[in-house]
Amino acid sequence: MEKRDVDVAIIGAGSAGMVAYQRVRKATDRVVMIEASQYGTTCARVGCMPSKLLIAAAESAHQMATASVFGIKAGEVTVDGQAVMARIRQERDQFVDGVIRSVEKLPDSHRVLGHARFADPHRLMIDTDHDADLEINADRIIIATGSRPVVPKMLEEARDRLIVNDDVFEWQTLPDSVAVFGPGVIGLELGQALSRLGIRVRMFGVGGSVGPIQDPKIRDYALKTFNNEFPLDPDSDVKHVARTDDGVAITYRDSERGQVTETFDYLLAATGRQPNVDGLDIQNADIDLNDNGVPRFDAYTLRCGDSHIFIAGDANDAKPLLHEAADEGRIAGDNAAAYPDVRAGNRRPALAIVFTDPQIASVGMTLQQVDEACQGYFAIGEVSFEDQGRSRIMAKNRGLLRVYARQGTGLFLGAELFGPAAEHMAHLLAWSLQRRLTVPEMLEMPFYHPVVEEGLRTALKQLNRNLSIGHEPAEGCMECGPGV
Ligand SMILES: Cc1cc2nc3c(=O)[nH]c(=O)nc-3n(C[C@H](O)[C@H](O)[C@H](O)COP(=O)(O)OP(=O)(O)OC[C@H]3O[C@@H](n4cnc5c(N)ncnc54)[C@H](O)[C@@H]3O)c2cc1C
Ligand SMILES: NC(=O)c1ccc[n+]([C@@H]2O[C@H](COP(=O)([O-])OP(=O)(O)OC[C@H]3O[C@@H](n4cnc5c(N)ncnc54)[C@H](O)[C@@H]3O)[C@@H](O)[C@H]2O)c1
Repeated sequence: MEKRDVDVAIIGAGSAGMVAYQRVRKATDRVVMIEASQYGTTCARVGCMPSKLLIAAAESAHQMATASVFGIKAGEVTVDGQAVMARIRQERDQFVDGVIRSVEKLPDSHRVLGHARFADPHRLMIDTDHDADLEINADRIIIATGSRPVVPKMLEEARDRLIVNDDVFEWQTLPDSVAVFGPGVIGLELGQALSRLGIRVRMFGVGGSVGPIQDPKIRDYALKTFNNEFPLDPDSDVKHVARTDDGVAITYRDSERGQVTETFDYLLAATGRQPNVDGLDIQNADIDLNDNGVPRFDAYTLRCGDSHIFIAGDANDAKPLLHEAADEGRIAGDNAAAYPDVRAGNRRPALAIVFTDPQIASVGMTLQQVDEACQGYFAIGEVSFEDQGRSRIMAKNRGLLRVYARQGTGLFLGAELFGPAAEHMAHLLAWSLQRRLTVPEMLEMPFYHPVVEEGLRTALKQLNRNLSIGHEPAEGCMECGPGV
């Protein structure tokens, strides 16, 4: 067996691992990045990018199908499933190739293909797919092994028709019907897109949640809106799942029809993801684990206890988002490089966007966190997009936005949005939060006319009124123009 000594070993060449590598590389040449599967990252291969490509195709079909609202008739809209999937894969492959090209530029000695396991806190055993297994002795180690889908036992009855997100992007054409389990982020994004591409979709949830939405008012609005497009039961009662000659038969209770059995071509499990720490022989790393077997770590340093081991990205089960994986890779990389001089890195306010239509976004604290942090002394401002000028112009006038701030100081704390241009407004709000702006300070910013952000201003004005800060503003907005 070959043996190597390095300063830093990084397990996983995903988004977090690659950023960590770049940072460590600045400090030492004695670094190795170990990848168990393929280069290219989850984000580019089966995550952010192909899902957004599918959504882009669906948006195009939806715009054509609904253009008559503007008096424009496009004729019957047909979806060429093969062409849709071909474009998705072609564009996806470009993104993946871009990542692979950057990995290939790394020195050969810095990258190893093989599955890493801890033999002891400093020693990693690498099972490569050829005979030459490898032992790496590392002074410091970064775990950046990502996550994978969790599939509840019952859904396994769908057998060869059980799929996860990865499989969708390998389809050569579109099927006729898909049952989506899990109205979380992945389920909503993929499920709505498939529905808009003409696929019969039914969505099954448990416990009542809709995506990551925490504000009950916004959740109820979103649930109603999605149900206008495809059936979504967020607290379904599924009795049975079976593979039949025709596909997957799902027996469930319907509030109006009683017990129903409906058959679908596929069952898409979007029921959450689990961190890839179970295949690491993590018990040999001599670090504390939580009840789920995930290492305990400091969110600011990414360090596991007082050890020489750091954990970044989806692997730590904290904020499974691309920009967080990149931030965590940077902090873990810097700290592994400078160890034992470990420093708190810059963590940004929470920001999450779901690319449904309308989009869902959350910024900063949730309503429940605000309530807890302020012990009840907070105010809410809200706006409906149903009468918002720019939203009406675009026939995108659906949705609700709620903003939260602390009583007394007027400090902006968080927001949840379900509406048009949520991806952009969420950024403005996250930037305001990072700058620690108060609601009156946010209202001093310019707002153009007519834009969707005028809706945000309406919500902020209501919030300002509810905070009772400064002089009483006039109702409405004479100087703002119509439809704000
Ligand atoms: C369908 C979908 C859509 C998404 N859309 C978005 C989005 O729009 N925006 C957003 O911000 N986020 C999105 N995400 C989340 C985002 O993709 C992840 O948060 C991010 O890719 C995580 O990066 P990572 O580096 O932690 O993991 P990964 O990129 O998965 O990298 C981990 C790597 O570690 C390797 N590995 C695992 N175990 C071992 C081992 N024992 N030894 C060696 N190597 C190992 C794996 O093979 C993998 O290559 C989406 C995710 C999915 C699934
Ligand atoms: N736009 C984005 O940023 C984006 C897109 C996709 C994924 N992601 C990331 O990936 C993570 C994982 O996404 P996800 O959708 O897999 O997880 P999730 O936690 O968002 O959703 C899982 C859903 O499955 C439901 N569920 C669990 N067991 C079930 C069962 N037996 N039957 C029916 N429903 C069941 C849960 O109640 C939940 O609604 C997200 O938290 C997010 O961080 C981000």
